[in-house]
Amino acid sequence: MSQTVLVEKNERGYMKFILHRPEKRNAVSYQLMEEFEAALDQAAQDNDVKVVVITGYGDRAFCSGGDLAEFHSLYTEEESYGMLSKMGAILYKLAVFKKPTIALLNGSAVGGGCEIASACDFRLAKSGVKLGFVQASLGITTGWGGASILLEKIPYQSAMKLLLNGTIYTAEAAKELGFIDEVIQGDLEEWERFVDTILNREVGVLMAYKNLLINKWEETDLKGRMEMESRQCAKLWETDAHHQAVDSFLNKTK
Ligand SMILES: CCC(=O)SCCNC(=O)CCNC(=O)[C@H](O)C(C)(C)COP(=O)(O)OP(=O)(O)OC[C@H]1O[C@@H](n2cnc3c(N)ncnc32)[C@H](O)[C@@H]1OP(=O)(O)O
Repeated sequence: MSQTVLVEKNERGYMKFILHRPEKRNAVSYQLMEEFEAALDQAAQDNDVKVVVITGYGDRAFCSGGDLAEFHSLYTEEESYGMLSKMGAILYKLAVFKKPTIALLNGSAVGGGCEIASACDFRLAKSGVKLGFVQASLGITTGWGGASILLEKIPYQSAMKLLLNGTIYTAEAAKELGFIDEVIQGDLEEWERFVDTILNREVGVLMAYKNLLINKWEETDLKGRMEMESRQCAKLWETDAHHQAVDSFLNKTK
């Protein structure tokens, strides 16, 4: 079985996780969850790593969310809650990761792909990339805690617009809403400029600032709110509206 998360360590002081399921537009499977969590643990333990960067393999997708085919067999609230809370716990771990994190949107970021991006401290996107919290159009909500995290990061009206509409935005439009921090024109490798100064700082300084956020989120029980979000999503997961929406994606004719 091929690796679904490639890990690359850069001598400048960052570690890149590359979501690697191009034939599924880098959708999140159970295997990817396991490898993603292991990569986070590896980065946490490596004292040379100052920043973690998450991106997708290829130029089509950052991440297309949960693997709709693999998770389609989850039918009831309890079955889906197991999967949702598992990835939710990993996204909490990412949100409270002790060093700065960056989502580098090389291609489409849809559904859970936007939840992963939300859990990072910064979101950079290649010009023209399409992204959206499409869960509402599938009869569910974000289920990995992404809305609770998003509400911590961008203005309430922008977050509600992205979540309630459930539609696709360009990177440029998402920047207007505050979801994207920087749109990269031309070569995607230009993203490195964004972290040039941060990489020159002492890791202790980076971790101290991150700790301020983590303390706040612990005090305001972000973890509990994310678990509640998974529970709410699981209730909607078992509705006909959701199963029909997934059926029509999986059976769409090309
Ligand atoms: C856990 C809750 C959630 O995450 S809910 C949100 C789930 N995700 C989605 O609804 C997104 C579904 N995917 C898409 O909208 C498109 O594939 C996007 C990402 C925009 C990419 O479009 P495009 O580059 O044209 O590729 P495509 O649609 O032809 O797909 C190529 C092959 O990949 C597959 N794929 C794509 N996304 C998923 C997914 N999330 N789960 C499982 N499979 C996925 C497609 O079915 C397609 O497969 P095939 O080549 O037809 O066999």
